[in-house]
Amino acid sequence: MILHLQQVIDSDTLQAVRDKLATLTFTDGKLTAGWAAKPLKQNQQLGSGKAADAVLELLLKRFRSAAGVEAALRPKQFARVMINRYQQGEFYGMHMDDALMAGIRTDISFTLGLTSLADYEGGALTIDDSSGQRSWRLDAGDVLIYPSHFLHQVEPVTAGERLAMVGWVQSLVRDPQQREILFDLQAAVKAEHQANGHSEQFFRLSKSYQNLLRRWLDD
Ligand SMILES: O=C(O)CCC(=O)C(=O)O
Ligand SMILES: [Fe+2]
Repeated sequence: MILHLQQVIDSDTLQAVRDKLATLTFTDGKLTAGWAAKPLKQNQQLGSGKAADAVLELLLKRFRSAAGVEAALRPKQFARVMINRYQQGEFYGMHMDDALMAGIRTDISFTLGLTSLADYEGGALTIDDSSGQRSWRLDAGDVLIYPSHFLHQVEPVTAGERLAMVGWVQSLVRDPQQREILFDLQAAVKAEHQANGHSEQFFRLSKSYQNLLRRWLDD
């Protein structure tokens, strides 16, 4: 399941984050690339420090409280979260994300766009799912959540700059198909309850959802 959620962060928060980021130092993106991805990675990442941590903490909090996000991720731990920037001509060629980051398995990758579509050109995130490629240009506040097992790239930014928060999650439900079934089933439980309250179908769905979740949760 590749999930494109729109407007998960409000515009005031986005503006405050962009204003803050304009005052902070970015470093070479190659610092966090594995050996194979290093030559393909031409972008920048937010340096470390208190102010940078505060921005990440705020964004992560807002992101995690948005509808659908916890259900899509079922996070056990966040392996890494960072802010990247692509200025004109910068890109990140086709690569695999590391399976292990800081000793944590990466099951899910996400990109949360921080720049309005009107303020950059190019910069599409393209995923190769072996049946072909699909691209997303993210608007400010949009997030793309995808399994970490896909090859993917960020196409060159041809005008303006593209800011994003990117992150990797170890999920409590390791298998992407199982995560998708649980995501759909949970939505069906909620919809049935909204439509018909504690109906017979609600209890059936709810029982299946909870029991599958119990069966599939990591130890
Ligand atoms: O900027 C993005 O959308 C994704 C970047 C990426 O693929 C990575 O940092 O591994
Ligand atoms: Fe990546």
